Amino acid sequence: MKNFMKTKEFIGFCKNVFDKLPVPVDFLDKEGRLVYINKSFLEFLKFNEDDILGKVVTEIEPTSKFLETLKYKQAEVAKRHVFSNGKEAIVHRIPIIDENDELIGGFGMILFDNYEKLKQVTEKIEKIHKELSLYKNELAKINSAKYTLDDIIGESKAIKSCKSKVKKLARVNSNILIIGESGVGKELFAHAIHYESERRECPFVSINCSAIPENLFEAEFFGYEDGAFTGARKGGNIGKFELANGGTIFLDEIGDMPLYMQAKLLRVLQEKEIVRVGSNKVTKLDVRVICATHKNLESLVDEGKFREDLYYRLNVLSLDVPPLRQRKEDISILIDKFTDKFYKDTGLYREVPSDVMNILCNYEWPGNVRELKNIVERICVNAEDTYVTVGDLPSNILNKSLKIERKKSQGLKEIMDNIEMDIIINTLKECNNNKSLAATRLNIPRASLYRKIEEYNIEI
Ligand SMILES: Nc1ncnc2c1ncn2[C@@H]1O[C@H](COP(=O)(O)OP(=O)(O)OP(=O)(O)O)[C@@H](O)[C@H]1O
Repeated sequence: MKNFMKTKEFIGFCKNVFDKLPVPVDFLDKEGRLVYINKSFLEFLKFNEDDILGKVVTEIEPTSKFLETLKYKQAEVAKRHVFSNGKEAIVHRIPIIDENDELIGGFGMILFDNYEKLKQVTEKIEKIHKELSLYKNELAKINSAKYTLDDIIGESKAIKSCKSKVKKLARVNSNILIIGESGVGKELFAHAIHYESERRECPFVSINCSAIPENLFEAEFFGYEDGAFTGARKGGNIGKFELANGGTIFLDEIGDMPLYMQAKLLRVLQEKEIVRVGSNKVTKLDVRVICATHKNLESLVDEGKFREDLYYRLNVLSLDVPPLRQRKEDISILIDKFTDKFYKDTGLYREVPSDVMNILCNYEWPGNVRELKNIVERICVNAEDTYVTVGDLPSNILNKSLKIERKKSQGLKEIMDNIEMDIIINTLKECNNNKSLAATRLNIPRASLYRKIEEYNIEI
């Protein structure tokens, strides 16, 4: 065994295996004498084999550290070495040791024959690494919870009870179904649950199931590999589940998910793993799922449009966000918040006086907080001055409010007056508050119109 390195069999084996290898390789005996060197190494050193075979390595390369490697029987991996021909390289120096821990020789190899090139590659990798962490940070910022419980405005019992339920829901990891009419703040609550949970530092990824074309569902949810389908982005794409890994995924409008996709989602929830389209690599998932819908999922189950098994899996915990008409006391607080926001965004200060506030508080708000937010922004823009007026309100809200008032009023005269006022307000609006034009349209003298405007206290 001791002289194995010098045997014909070993040298023959080396020639067969390493001569064709484009990587510089050599072998030394235990005294550090060169017993084999392949063509690639000779080319690198610019030596003739006959001139160096049998010589001690330091006679060939005075700066070589191989003798120390052999002496201490200690492998040196990926070390930088400057050869006597001036070339810098990254080398391995490995002592070969038998089963009795006896040194029998050494194996040398050049990993990178151009140190400068390696440096450039390393620098490039470092740069890419830095850029990658920058993008990762950006991505994390985009995919993070943007709203906390403090952003959910309202002092009503109903909203307070929802907020305290959020704290309980955040403590556990079970799936949650948030139900409530459109615009009540379901997404806001989903953000707040994530933010209250231990996952707050991890991604929060939101996806609207009603906005995805049916053929792209799988790719959006689970990602895809390069060339997975026609039109697929080069290099593939990460799916929302993978993006949310460690954090929370919010599936909005879950009632709009097609049945075939429901089956796939169910499997992911059961297996807790995904496979990208066009790949067979399995990725383990640790994602909390929060869903929301304004549809009645139980009816959809009855109609065969939503899988019952998926419904039960998603509806482990639930949160019911009440409509605005059931928490009217929140309306004025929300209006104040939205006018404040308008001021911060535009520098225009607006106040909503009590007559306008009354109309807004009595409206039914079918579009809930989203509708309220839009209307407040609209009346703030429409207002000529600090104070918003009844005339700044959209006619549908005004008409509904007048109808409610009319219902409340007692006598025929009041009813007639309300109708008259209603007609005058609408005509004035249609005529851009041009009183002469409005009087002509109503076919009454201008003076009568002025009198009625004063009588009904109509603000122009
Ligand atoms: N309690 C609240 N306080 C402050 N803003 C709110 C509140 N509730 C809702 N909003 C605002 O109303 C708008 C609609 O909210 P959100 O998108 O969360 O409703 P949603 O129930 O998810 O609606 P959809 O069913 O249409 O998806 C958003 O601009 C949100 O910021």
